[in-house]
Amino acid sequence: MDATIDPCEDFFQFACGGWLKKHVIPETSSVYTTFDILRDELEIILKGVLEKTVEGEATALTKAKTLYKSCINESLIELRGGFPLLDILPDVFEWPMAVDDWEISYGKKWRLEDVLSKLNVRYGTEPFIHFFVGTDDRKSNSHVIHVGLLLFITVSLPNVSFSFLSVLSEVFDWSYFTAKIMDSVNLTVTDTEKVVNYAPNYFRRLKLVLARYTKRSVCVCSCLIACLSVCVCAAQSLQIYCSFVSVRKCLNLFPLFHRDLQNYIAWRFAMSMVMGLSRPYRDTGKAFRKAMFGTSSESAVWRQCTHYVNNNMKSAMGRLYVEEAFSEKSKETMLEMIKEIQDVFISTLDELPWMDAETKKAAEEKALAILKLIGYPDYIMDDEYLNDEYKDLSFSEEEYFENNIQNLEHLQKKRLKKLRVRVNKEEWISGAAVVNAFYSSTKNRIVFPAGILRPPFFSKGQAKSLNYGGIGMVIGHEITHGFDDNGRIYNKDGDLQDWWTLDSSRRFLELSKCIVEQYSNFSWDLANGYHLNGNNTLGENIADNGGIRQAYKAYKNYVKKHGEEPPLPGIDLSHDQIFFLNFAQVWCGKYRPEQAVNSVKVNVHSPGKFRVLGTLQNFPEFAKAFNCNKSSYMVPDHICRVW
Ligand SMILES: O=C(O)CCC(=O)N[C@@H](CC(=O)O)Cc1ccc(-c2cccc(Cl)c2)cc1
Ligand SMILES: [Zn+2]
Repeated sequence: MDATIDPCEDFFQFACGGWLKKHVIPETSSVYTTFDILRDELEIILKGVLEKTVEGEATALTKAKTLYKSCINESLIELRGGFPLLDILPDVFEWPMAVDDWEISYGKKWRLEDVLSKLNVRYGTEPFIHFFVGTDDRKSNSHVIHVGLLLFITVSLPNVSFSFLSVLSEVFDWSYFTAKIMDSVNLTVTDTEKVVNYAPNYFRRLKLVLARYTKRSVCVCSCLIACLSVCVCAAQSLQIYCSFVSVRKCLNLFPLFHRDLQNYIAWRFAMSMVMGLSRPYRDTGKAFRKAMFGTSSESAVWRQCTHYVNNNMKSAMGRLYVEEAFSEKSKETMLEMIKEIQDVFISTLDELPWMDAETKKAAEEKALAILKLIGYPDYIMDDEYLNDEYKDLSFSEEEYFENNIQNLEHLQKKRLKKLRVRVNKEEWISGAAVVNAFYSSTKNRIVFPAGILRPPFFSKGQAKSLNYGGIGMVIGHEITHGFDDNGRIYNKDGDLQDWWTLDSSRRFLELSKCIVEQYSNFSWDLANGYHLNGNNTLGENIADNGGIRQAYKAYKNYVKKHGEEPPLPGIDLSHDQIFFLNFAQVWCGKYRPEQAVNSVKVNVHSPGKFRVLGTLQNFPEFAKAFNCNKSSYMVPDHICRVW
């Protein structure tokens, strides 16, 4: 911290000033916060367990270690160059600009539906169309096919059946495409199959694009030549202006060919696969990464590989991590804290003047119904179960690229198979070796993986003011997600169903607007002065603002029940102040300008600094704890509050 800064003028600088002076962003990172340091420390633990040979361990664990070895086998990966990718390009209709006779050998039988379905199932790559099986927002115990784009989701639309999926019709055969994908997992789909379209506007525009691409054929070329010659002779006889228009019109008619689409598709496929190839191939993305994130070098290979194995074998890595670094006792303490904070959320409902009794009752029922997952799922401790999850995978230490292909197909098929299976509300979506926490609206569930149950968030041995300002805040944040602008439209069972009275809904939207404006007013010097996007970050800001209030109240309740804690040595701050200090220091960190610009555009979370400032400005208990007077920056004239 930097005690020379007035906490009432800039609490982020007060809490993090010392940290900022002592840390430099590594060349391999685009952002570097306490959060990222926790993730780096976790990866070191994973490296340690992956390098250990253990006789007689479950085969799943050995497979994880084999996969890791194949990934760090740099000399062999360098030796193989780009061949692993070149060898599979024919399987995805090749790369037209890289072969001479594409029209003859591929163009004739090429169909967009064939190449997109193949890329989806075999390689988990989805240019143009994101097609996936997910929980049905309206019937959260069932799965349903969704189509859309990865960035924006419009949940409110009704499910339609395929035959009515008007988007892309004429230029794209949905039934054929879907049948090809679902056939890969032996599932049949008819035209009456339900589908959720998450991006109607996108598909409307995509249709216009695809409509312009035709098969290259002799007749098209001759018409093109004819058209151009008309333009030329017209040009000779008429004014330049007229000829310009006619040539432009002509060029607009200029037919685009399937090969152009395939070039784009092959490029996107290659982009997603080069990280498994030798350095010259990986370096093709260097300039792009520099421009987007500001990083000038890749992370160490062992880091990339622990990250890769952890993402692709969540259960096996969760097992290795939990055995190495998680203490069971944390579970019961967490359960107590969650119960306390849940009770605070419910008792706080009475304070809210803007919500009517009927809606408060429904909110209470939803809060009480929240499912809690802490640490890790028990099934990963069972060798039999664990081995079964990976039974179809067999890795080789010499074939990292092929191992990855296996993982891509295995993961995609595992998800597609769920279409006819009920949603398992007990199944963990996140791994245990993850420094994060989650709320699921269709499961009405909060999840705290083992990876986040460590200092500064949590430790059995550390002061309660640190635990409540750390993990207590995260617990409140996750609970409040069930009541943010998106979570609130799901009922206690996780179904999309409006349980609000019109009046309370209106009041909620009014109060949310205050938060939108408050965070939109923040301009971020690191991002060339860009303002935050108060709409994209609204859900996270509502969750942060609810979380801080609930966590602090829970801490005060704790003190009321068990008495003040003994002061911490060497810090002349009260525990109330320490609560806020630990809360803020979670977000001590630095961003590269490129990443700052990128995150303002796409991150649903506000930058750490504004998460701290925004929440504390809205929370008078903070001003009280630091005796701030009215005119200080941390005490605005008007505060925003929803929960
Ligand atoms: O992945 C990232 O970089 C975002 C991390 C991220 O926010 N994860 C959240 C996952 C989610 O949104 O439910 C979980 C979470 C983590 C930290 C805090 C927190 C702690 C202290 C002070 C403040 Cl203002 C916020 C609140 C929630
Ligand atoms: Zn959140």
